[in-house]
Amino acid sequence: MKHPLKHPNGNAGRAILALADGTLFEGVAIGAKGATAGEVVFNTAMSGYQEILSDPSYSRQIVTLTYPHIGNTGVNREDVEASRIHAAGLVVKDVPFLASNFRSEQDLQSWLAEQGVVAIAGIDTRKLTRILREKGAQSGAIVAGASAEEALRMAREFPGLAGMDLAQTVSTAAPYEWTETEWMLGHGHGRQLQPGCHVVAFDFGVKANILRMLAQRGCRVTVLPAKAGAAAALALRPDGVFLSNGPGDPQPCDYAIEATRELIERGVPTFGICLGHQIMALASGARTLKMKFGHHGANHPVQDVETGRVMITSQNHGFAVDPDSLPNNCAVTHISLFDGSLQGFRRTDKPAFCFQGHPEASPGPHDLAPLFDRFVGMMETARHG
Ligand SMILES: NC(=O)CC[C@H](N)C(=O)O
Repeated sequence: MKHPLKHPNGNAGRAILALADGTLFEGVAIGAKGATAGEVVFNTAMSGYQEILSDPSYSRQIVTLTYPHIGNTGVNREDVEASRIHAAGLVVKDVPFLASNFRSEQDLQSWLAEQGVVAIAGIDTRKLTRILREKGAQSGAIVAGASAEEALRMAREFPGLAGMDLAQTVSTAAPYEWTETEWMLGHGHGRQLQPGCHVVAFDFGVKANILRMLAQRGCRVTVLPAKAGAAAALALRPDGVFLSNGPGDPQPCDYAIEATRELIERGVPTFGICLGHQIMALASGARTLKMKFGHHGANHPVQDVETGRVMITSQNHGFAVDPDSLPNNCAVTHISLFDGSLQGFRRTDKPAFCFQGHPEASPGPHDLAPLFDRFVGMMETARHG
């Protein structure tokens, strides 16, 4: 197999991607030397590679980007969802010889190498994606500088994400206040924000843009560790509680399910996104299941079943809530128009609702951003009666 791709930083070498089913791909290393294993998934977004790689929800997942040219606009300090790369590895067709953008501070390859992330380029990502679509997301490994046998062994040893509680592994160690509000006051919407609601956000692997969008709506946001519990949240006298996105299987996160159940029962306005949506479902008595290859992209149509409106959304999940398991006090609000899977529900007996996709999506689409306004409205109603 020939690889015309030459890495501009000169650390290119042979790399192998192995899938647990025995499929091997040979390409070139574009990140760190070494080896990595995880669940191999594909994301169809055409932009946002920095946001995807740094999204904590991708912990223990090797991400294949189906858009063929990745890295064109380089990397900057602002477009990240967390302070480091969380994806376990990256698979792309092609990286450019030159990253070019006025905001670019370094190229993708050196960022990957600096963060110790193993990545491979120069493989047929269309073929790989077809395998993942047909057989489902599966365990895999990338090795840079080792043998195919080693890659295959690692791929087969990775146990898969079912049953894995990863939220607590990526959560903040200590509570903190989100402080971009001031930045927003100076440079954001150009309007003075009223002193807003106090949101306590459980960090199961939270993306920066979620906290930013709450702050943009005037909220003061206190972020709590995943295992902080309901009492710690209540002690902060929140106007509302936010349940974040995050990696892994929601089912083993009993600490989060327990806290959510108590907060919702007490009538605290609650909003969940992605893993937070799944946790709200489990706390309400529903079930979650593992999807075949999940939803990972930025153009997924979702219907608001209450208004009939169709919206384009960003998605990143491999588990889903079983709609048949929703109890009577949960009303379906959104469904996926790709496969009819559940995308959102609200509690009919409490001020609580959640969404499976990503209303905070950065770089977009932004069709679902009004869900944040709904949350703020819910908190204001609870405050003023
Ligand atoms: N983005 C997320 O929060 C993902 C939720 C969960 N880890 C899933 O894969 O379904």
